[in-house]
Amino acid sequence: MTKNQTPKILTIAGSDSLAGGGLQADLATFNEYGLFGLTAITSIATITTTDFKVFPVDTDVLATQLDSIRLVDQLAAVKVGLLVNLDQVKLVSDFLKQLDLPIVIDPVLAVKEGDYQQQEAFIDFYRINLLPLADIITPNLSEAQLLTDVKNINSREDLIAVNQQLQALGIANVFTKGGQRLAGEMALDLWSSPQGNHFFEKPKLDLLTDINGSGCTLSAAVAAGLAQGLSMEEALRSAKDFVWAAINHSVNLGDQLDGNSVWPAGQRLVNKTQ
Ligand SMILES: Nc1ncnc2c1ncn2[C@@H]1O[C@H](COP(=O)(O)OP(=O)(O)O)[C@@H](O)[C@H]1O
Ligand SMILES: Cc1ncc(COP(=O)(O)O)c(C=O)c1O
Repeated sequence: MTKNQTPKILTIAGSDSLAGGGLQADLATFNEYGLFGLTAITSIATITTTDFKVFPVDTDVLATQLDSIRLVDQLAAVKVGLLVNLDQVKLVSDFLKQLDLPIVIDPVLAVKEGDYQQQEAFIDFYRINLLPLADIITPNLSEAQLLTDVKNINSREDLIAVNQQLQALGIANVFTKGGQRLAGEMALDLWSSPQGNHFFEKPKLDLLTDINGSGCTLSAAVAAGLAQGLSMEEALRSAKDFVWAAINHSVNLGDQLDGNSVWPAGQRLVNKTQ
């Protein structure tokens, strides 16, 4: 039997039982990119109409998962999603420092699925110690506000100010997502690299409901593109198109739950399900 050379990619993330975001979105995205996805689970998030709860995995359980992943040959990229306490941030920082491959960090510090928001002491440590280990970070508007002094983000100039502050921490690439939250007809995001600023825009899909998992899917797609050897610009372009299609084919889980869950496989499979 010939050796299967499918590239391997890791997500360090939480589980979302409703499978809009979290490692479920990451694995679905990795599959669509033709990659073999591995997971190190940090937590289990449960979402109901009234509640967003996060149950952390014990630090030693996360550490053992990372130990087993250290045994894997030729990992092609890593994506980091939800980390829930300082011990996890320290552990993951030590793990990332030993790697020489593309690292994408989605700073999940606040979620639209509930009133979950990290404390200031956590955010300070996370900003200084973890984020500079990334090749690119992908905050949404709420996270950009938590990570910088820019407290009102309403314009292209505000996005530029946010990205400048984050780059000053030693993060080469920052991709801040205006997304649904930023007013206007377009879903507008800003990529800032050492070469300058570049806006990405696509028509805003007219959603009658919230959309769950768009940020996880975008960052997983960026990591997948980098794992395949795309340049940062190519990976971002591909990811922006990919998440747009995943939102366009999002799934409604029922009247008792708010929001649609993105479906990374939707574009490929939709004709088969109709
Ligand atoms: N209604 C929408 N139509 C099209 N693209 C969207 C829409 N909402 C968000 N996006 C895009 O989805 C990606 C994820 O952004 P966002 O939803 O803001 O992330 P998060 O889930 O972290 O809050 C970004 O590229 C954003 O522009
Ligand atoms: C485990 C986990 N990570 C991350 C997120 C953030 O998801 P989104 O892509 O909607 O920002 C969620 C949201 O439900 C989650 O449950």
